[in-house]
Parts: sequence; structure tokens; C-alpha cells
Amino acid sequence: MSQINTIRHLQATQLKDYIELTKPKVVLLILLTALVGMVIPAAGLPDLDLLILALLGIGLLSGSAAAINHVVDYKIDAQMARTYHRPVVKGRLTQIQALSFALSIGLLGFCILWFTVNQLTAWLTFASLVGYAIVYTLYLKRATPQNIVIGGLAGAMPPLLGWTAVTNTIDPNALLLVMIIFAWTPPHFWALAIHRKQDYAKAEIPMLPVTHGEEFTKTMILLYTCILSIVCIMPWLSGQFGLTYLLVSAGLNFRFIWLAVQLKWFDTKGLAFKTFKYSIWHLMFLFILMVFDFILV
Ligand code: HEM
Ligand SMILES: CC(C)=CCC/C(C)=C/CC/C(C)=C/COP(=O)(O)OP(=O)(O)O
Repeated sequence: MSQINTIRHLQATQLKDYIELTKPKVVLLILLTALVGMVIPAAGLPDLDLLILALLGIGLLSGSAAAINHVVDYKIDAQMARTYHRPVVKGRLTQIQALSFALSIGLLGFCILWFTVNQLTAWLTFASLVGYAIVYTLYLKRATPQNIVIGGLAGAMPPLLGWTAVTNTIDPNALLLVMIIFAWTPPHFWALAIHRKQDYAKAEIPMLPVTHGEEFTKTMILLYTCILSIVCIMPWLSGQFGLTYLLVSAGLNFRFIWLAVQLKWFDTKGLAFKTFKYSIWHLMFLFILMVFDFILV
């Protein structure tokens, strides 16, 4: 009996480790932005089968990209306090296990999109996987402090992926939503990078606070929060969303800018981490707001 319990316990921990490989909270937010990208062109809930299959495909390929990142980065992860306990670093999963898992769910996700959604969405999602798991993780992350600005494009794609899943075309309105996440990524990440500067310095990863110092990074955070605010106005100018969106998104952006101003000129202990946490709520509320505004208009 106790042996059965031990086996069950081992299986449960392995399952937990496989789930951890997929960076589930990040993927959930990615799926929310993809869902919004589906709801807008469908002018409501799209066909439920299509919705489930598209989200499943995009989720599996995103999880696969995250798992590849765990394998490629395990030596870097081992050196950082935030990541040293990850399953591949600790050997709870071997590199082969993690890579096989990544390839299996990636292939499954691609097939789901290819056969049940459309080929455009399958290719674009695959390109996002390559952008994050290969271009960013394998190359940019180690090469330049602009790593997350360029690499951020992959993580910004999901609203477009949702949109193409419904329409099978690349629409300029969808590209505006991509631009929002693209402008959001630098302040999202650099706030965390300031908080974890020692980690990145120790692992010799050229993140902006390490290469150019905290002050310059704070200036860049402020600059990008301002750019983000301007980009957020564009879907209102194009007529995609109404006044509710404009006013509430301005409030969300104002708070982001205010945190960036405080970080730059009135920094206090823990403020960088607070700004990072806020970035996540900001993006979540912003995309939920888009749906509310759409229902209201
Ligand atoms: C190149 C682009 C990006 C970089 C470099 C980046 C970096 C990071 C890092 C280092 C973390 C910390 C994870 C941890 O606490 O262990 C994080 C957390 C998070 N990121 Fe990003 N991120 C990017 C894009 C995105 C995108 C596109 C989304 C969603 C649309 C996103 C959503 C999140 C969420 C929800 C968390 C919190 C995860 C948790 O608490 O477990 N990120 N990000
Ligand atoms: C198909 C598709 C849309 C793919 C892209 C999806 C994806 C998983 C984006 C994640 C962005 C992210 C968490 C980057 C951090 O990587 P990091 O290596 O800098 O962070 P770490 O140190 O926490 O591993």
C-alpha cells in the first residue's frame, strides 16, 4: 500500500513538473489575449468548436516554446535564485524528457491548428514559437540588451493568432493589438530585471540594468510606458473601440506611467517588483476591457 502511495506521489510531482515547464500563468494570459483577438472579429463568441481548438493549439505551442526555453536555458537558470529550482535544473526531469514533452505538445498543437483551424494560424503560431524558443532564448537573450524588445514580438503575436483563427486574414486592427503588447513588454520585463539585477549579472546575461545601469533602465521603462499609452489610443482612433475603452485604458496607463515616474525619481524598496506585478494586471484588465467596450458599443 505504501509503495502504491509512493508511486502516486511520484506521478503527481512529475505531472506538476511537466506543467511547470509550460509556464502556465504566462500561457493563460497569452490565451486571454488570443481569446480577445477572436471575439472582436467574430463580433461576439465565435463558433465554440473553433474557439476551443484554436485556444488549445495556441496554448500547446506556447507551452512547447516555454518548455524548450527550460531546456535551452537550464545552465543559466541554475545560476539564478528565481529559477534554480526548476525541474530540468534540479534533474527532476531529464533534458530528453523535457524536450520530448515540448516536441510532442508542439506537434499536437500545430496539427490541431493546421487541420481544424487554418494553415495561416498554424504557421504564424509556429513562427512565434521559433521567435521565442530559438531566436530569443538561444540567441538574443545572450547577445544584446535589446533582447526582450526584439524577442517581445513573439509574445505579442497571440491577438493576431486569435484573429487569423477566425478570419484567416491579417487585419490592421489585429496588428494594433500586437503593437500594444509589443510596447508593454519592455516595462513588464525591465521592472523585473531591475528587481533581479544581481541574478542576471551573476549569470552574465546582458539585460539592460546590467549593461546600462538601473537609472538608464528606469528612463527606458518610463519612455515605453509613454509609448504604450500612445499606442493604446490607436484602436480608439481607428474606431475599433469606443469612449469607455479610451477612458479606462488611459486610467490603466496613467497608473503604469505614475509607477514608472516613482521608480525613476522616488524609488523605494520593492517598487520595481510592484511595477512588474502591476504590468500583469494592466495587460489582463486592458484586454478584458476591450471585450466590455465591444459589448457596450
Ligand atoms: C520577451 C517577452 C517577455 C519576457 C522577456 C518576459 C519575462 C518574464 C519573466 C522573467 C517573468 C518572471 C517569471 C517568474 O516569476 O519566474 C515573467 C512573468 C510573467 N509574464 Fe512575462 N515576459 C515576456 C512576455 C510576456 C507576455 C507576452 C505575457 C502575456 C501576454 C507575459 C505574462 C507574464 C505573466 C502572467 C507572468 C507571471 C508569471 C507567474 O507569476 O508565474 N509575459 N515574464
Ligand atoms: C507560440 C507563442 C505565442 C510562443 C511564445 C509564448 C511564450 C511562452 C512567451 C513567454 C515570454 C516569456 C515568459 C519570456 C521570458 O523568458 P526568459 O527566458 O527571459 O525568462 P525565464 O528566466 O523566467 O525563463
